[in-house]
Amino acid sequence: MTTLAQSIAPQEASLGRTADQASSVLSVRDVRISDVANGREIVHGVSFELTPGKTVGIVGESGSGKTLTCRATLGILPPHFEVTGGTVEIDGADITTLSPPQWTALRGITISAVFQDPASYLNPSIRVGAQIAEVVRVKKGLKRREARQRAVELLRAVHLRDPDLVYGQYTYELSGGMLQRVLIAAAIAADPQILIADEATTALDVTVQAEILDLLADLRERTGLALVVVSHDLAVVAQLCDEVLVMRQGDVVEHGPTSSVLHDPQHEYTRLLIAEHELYGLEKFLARKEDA
Ligand SMILES: Nc1ncnc2c1ncn2[C@@H]1O[C@H](COP(=O)(O)OP(=O)(O)OP(=O)(O)O)[C@@H](O)[C@H]1O
Repeated sequence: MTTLAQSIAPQEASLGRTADQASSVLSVRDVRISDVANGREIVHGVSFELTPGKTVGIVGESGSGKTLTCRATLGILPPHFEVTGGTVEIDGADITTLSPPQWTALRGITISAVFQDPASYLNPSIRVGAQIAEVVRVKKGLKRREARQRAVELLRAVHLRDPDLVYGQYTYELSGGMLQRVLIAAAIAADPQILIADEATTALDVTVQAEILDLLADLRERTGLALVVVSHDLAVVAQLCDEVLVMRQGDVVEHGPTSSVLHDPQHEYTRLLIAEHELYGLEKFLARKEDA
């Protein structure tokens, strides 16, 4: 079976991108985000660097600014919200200098995202495969027939059984896990360098969640895809991330390699998060890491 990763690999190679290349594809430096309607700063300085094949996790309580940080890097902040400090560079370009057409060109091709609730990002009246084919057609300039073929390959690559059948189905015919795979297929359809997964597996049951996380890890390893993973679930971060930022009320209270942050948390809030997560299997993961 050809995987998406295998089918992407030659194109990656032609771009000269490899998993161990060290230059940043996403550089977030002291980013501050404010609600300009009331002048309130909500995110008080977030910094991280993302290189090909690397995964940065962002954890923290609800409302701590994780999603706003992601949306700032995608140039899709809600109305009234603005980046009021710091810089975001995508593939070397400062995003404040990008015109709307430049943003359109960048989205999907360089940076892409998957959020929770996949159904709300797919059109219920268009077959899911056709929606992916459309992304391929517009972003990669493929002809209709080639775009269809590529969409089927993508559906196969995200481990959907019988991709030809799924291609012709509508959202209501698919389960949550299948829809999330379809959305991931659409998000990676134009071979982005960066994928932001914001609570992408939160709504899924544990088994499906594990499969989706494996899929992301597989893509990363094979293609050098760089990932930002937002999750309230430390076990997800432990499984996938090289580095983790812990956010609380708009501040990054701790940032470091995942194993140090989880084994030797320096901030009281991180210790609290870990204590809460022990119930959900994090202890098992930490024990496995120590055995290795
Ligand atoms: N569209 C919006 N309109 C008004 N306020 C918003 C909007 N989006 C976010 N906020 C506010 O900004 C703050 C940070 O929100 P954000 O969504 O980034 O948090 P989060 O850490 O992702 O939380 P969650 O885990 O619940 O998604 C919150 O106080 C939230 O109320």
